[in-house]
Amino acid sequence: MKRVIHVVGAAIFNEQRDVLCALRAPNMSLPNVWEFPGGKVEEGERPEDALVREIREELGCTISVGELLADVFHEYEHAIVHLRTYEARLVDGEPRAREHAELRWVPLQALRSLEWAPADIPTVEALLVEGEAQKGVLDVLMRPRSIDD
Ligand SMILES: Nc1nc2c([nH]c(=O)n2[C@H]2C[C@H](O)[C@@H](COP(=O)(O)OP(=O)(O)OP(=O)(O)O)O2)c(=O)[nH]1
Repeated sequence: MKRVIHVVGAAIFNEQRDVLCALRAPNMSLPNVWEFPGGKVEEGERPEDALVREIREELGCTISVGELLADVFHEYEHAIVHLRTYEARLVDGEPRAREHAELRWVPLQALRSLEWAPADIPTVEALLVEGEAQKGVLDVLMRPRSIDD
């Protein structure tokens, strides 16, 4: 049986609803693919606390962790990754790539154009579905109203 690695990722949104995407460096495992920044959950650690810790270590900033967006098990060659991705916001500092090759704010509609770590694909799809739902709500709110609406 392959071992299961518990990993948390953060979909950090800015005011324009762009998402912060991180490119894994050539020297990392799973090199040169995009991911949501985060990392492994330690024994006995709450996933939300692990995420705040990992983002401080990797990006040098502080986030607040919101709702769980996706909960995915993906079987890689080396292990099974249990990846939980949470919505998050910056509360202090600016993200800097301390370990990644690049950080990029990406509009939701452009997410599919990046080459993602395989475990992240269902998460990207979940984000797009949520983005569409929010757009639907906005369309209704912004629709011009007639007097008898
Ligand atoms: N942080 C993060 N990891 C992901 C994502 N998708 C995905 O498959 N992974 C994988 C890559 C790694 O195998 C594992 C996370 O471990 P990690 O971020 O601590 O990175 P690492 O493998 O470089 O760490 P290490 O083995 O050198 O200790 O989960 C994702 O969106 N975010």
